[in-house]
Amino acid sequence: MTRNIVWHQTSVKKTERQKQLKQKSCVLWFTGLSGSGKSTLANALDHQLFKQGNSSYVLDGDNIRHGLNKDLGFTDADRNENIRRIGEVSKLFVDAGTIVSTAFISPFQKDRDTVRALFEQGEFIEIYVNCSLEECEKRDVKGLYKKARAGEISHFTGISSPYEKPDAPELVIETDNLSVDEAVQTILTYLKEKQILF
Ligand SMILES: Nc1ncnc2c1ncn2[C@@H]1O[C@H](COP(=O)(O)OS(=O)(=O)O)[C@@H](OP(=O)(O)O)[C@H]1O
Ligand SMILES: Nc1ncnc2c1ncn2[C@@H]1O[C@H](COP(=O)(O)OP(=O)(O)O)[C@@H](O)[C@H]1O
Repeated sequence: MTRNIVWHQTSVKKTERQKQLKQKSCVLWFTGLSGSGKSTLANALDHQLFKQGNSSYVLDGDNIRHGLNKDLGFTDADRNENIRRIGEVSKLFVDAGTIVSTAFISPFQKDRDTVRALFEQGEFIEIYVNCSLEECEKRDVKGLYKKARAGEISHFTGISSPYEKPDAPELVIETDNLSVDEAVQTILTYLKEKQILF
């Protein structure tokens, strides 16, 4: 409901913030199965950007579900709402001039496309963290796959809930084959090519 609500123009523009921060802002939208490497890569990249003096921040599924989205579970409808909210929060970060990395499974193409539509051309960078279910299950970082196989967790992505691979991601990172450092370099190169970093 947006009745009786009028948009208030801010006096400092996004472009002015970007100029002060000496970078373009964007969202790096990491998507992939649980255990594929989203958090690891988002954090490694954030660390590198921080060291370089860039303004960067990570929004991570597990953490956001402790606070902002603690009312949401893992039904399709709850995942839709989870991603919708994170899309809106990411937009605020981008408006603030920051490079924001999000680490959410975000299993549905439609939800990712809806978030993409919130942004200007080039601001939404979808990164498919591609790792086989077999390898994710072998890693089983949090023991959740074991529980899902035992029927102790319902709607588990890849087991009892779908994961739709991105149709046309800006980047694909194969964490089966690439080291964390190589992946970070690949993303940094992309950001330089697109003149987000200079
Ligand atoms: N049913 C089920 N399915 C998938 N994942 C589950 C589930 N239950 C709990 N978890 C843990 O929650 C993390 C995924 O949360 P997300 O917010 O990224 O999910 S989603 O984007 O809304 O699909 C996910 O974190 P990651 O492993 O970092 O992806 C899991 O640790
Ligand atoms: N190339 C790689 N990139 C990212 N993670 C990797 C890679 N190789 C192995 N891993 C390991 O895989 C696990 C990925 O876990 P995590 O980052 O929490 O995944 P997700 O956030 O997608 O659930 C970590 O234990 C990490 O050390």
